[in-house]
Amino acid sequence: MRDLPITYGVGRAMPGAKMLRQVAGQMLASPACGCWTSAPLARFLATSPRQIPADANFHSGSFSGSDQTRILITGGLGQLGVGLANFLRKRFGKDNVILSDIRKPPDHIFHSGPFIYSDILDYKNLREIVVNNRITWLFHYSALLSAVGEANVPLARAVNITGLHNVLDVAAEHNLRLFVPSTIGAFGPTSPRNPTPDLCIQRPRTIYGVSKVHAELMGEYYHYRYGLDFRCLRYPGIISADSQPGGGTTDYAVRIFHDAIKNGKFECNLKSSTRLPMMYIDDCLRATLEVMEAPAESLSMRTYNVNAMSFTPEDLAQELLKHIPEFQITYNVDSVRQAIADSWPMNFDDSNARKDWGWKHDFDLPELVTTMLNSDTRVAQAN
Ligand SMILES: NC(=O)c1ccc[n+]([C@@H]2O[C@H](COP(=O)([O-])OP(=O)(O)OC[C@H]3O[C@@H](n4cnc5c(N)ncnc54)[C@H](O)[C@@H]3O)[C@@H](O)[C@H]2O)c1
Ligand SMILES: C[C@@H](O)[C@H](N)C(=O)O
Repeated sequence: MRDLPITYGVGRAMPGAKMLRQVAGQMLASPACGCWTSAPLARFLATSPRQIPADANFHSGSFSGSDQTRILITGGLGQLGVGLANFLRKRFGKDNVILSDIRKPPDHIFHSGPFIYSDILDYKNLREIVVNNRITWLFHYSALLSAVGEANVPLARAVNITGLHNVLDVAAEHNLRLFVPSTIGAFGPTSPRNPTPDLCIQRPRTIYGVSKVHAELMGEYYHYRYGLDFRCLRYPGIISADSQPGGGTTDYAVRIFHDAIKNGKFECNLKSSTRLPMMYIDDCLRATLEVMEAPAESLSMRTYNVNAMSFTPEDLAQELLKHIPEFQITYNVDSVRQAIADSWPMNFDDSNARKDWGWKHDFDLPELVTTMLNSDTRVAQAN
């Protein structure tokens, strides 16, 4: 799948030198706030396959006639999306949060609030949904995670990179506040791993990581270049009771609970000593809403590390043994996942999030294990 070339005027390719001169002119004329005006952007993108009229103001979507926050979640049927929808519906009202995916929702999700088909690779479909539903905030959760991404690189590239381009353009055109999650996987073997700060070398070696660094940079570029209200958190591995992980490297930390409750034993696909940053889903969803509601002036950056705890499979097994004395863990290492985990942060430095917008996690390892085991009905149902 390829992006169409950017064109200028009606269906006419903008010569490279002319385009560069125009962009350079806009840069020189930009205000000191570092946030460039939107009108030149309209001209620039008017030319894009997105079919924006040449004289349109890029932020024309802002006259929706209502201050009501109207939310779209893409890729909402994965591990995190349904929980996010439930969480946001408590805050903004059931009908103001639309869950979307390319998969068919189970009955209980379909009946719990608005659900719509949306393929992020279909730009016109995405735009139609945003316009018809007067969307103001977009949470972009569609992705192929680290392990499944390595198994299907062309699809991961399409969904994680081309899909992101569609989302960025629709968000910029319609003045949306846009949340895109990044990940510990956006770092690589040459990054400092213990701890990993917000700003350091990022040379990931998975298509997932590469696409997430691209998302961080493109989102920040759209923010500084076009004024897009882009907000991004780098999540650690997320642990949830009532939803299954979608094919990542940290999946073991969810599956261990399911297997411990069902069978009293677990075969782990990472080495016992593999330390990774992790977070319980309630903390993850709260961090996501908090950064979206943070006043713009409190955000010194647009992409933040967030963290809660850091543990190895052995640490987690020891904590489980306190509750299930007969629990047994064995190891059968998956070389692909192990190589990925060995290149990721062991501890995550999230001091900027804590300083700028007051991030504070609630769940450490003991609370995580107690809460997951107390949710055993939900864990069993998710099997
Ligand atoms: N779960 C974690 O531990 C974790 C950690 C860090 C970051 N994240 C990020 O959070 C987001 C959500 O993660 P998740 O665990 O729920 O992922 P997931 O893999 O469980 O779900 C992703 C969803 O995207 C959908 N999707 C795939 N192709 C699509 C397309 N063309 N159009 C629309 N939807 C499509 C899938 O159907 C799936 O439901 C992702 O961006 C992920 O990178 C997750
Ligand atoms: C860490 C995160 O991005 C995801 N759970 C993965 O392992 O791929």
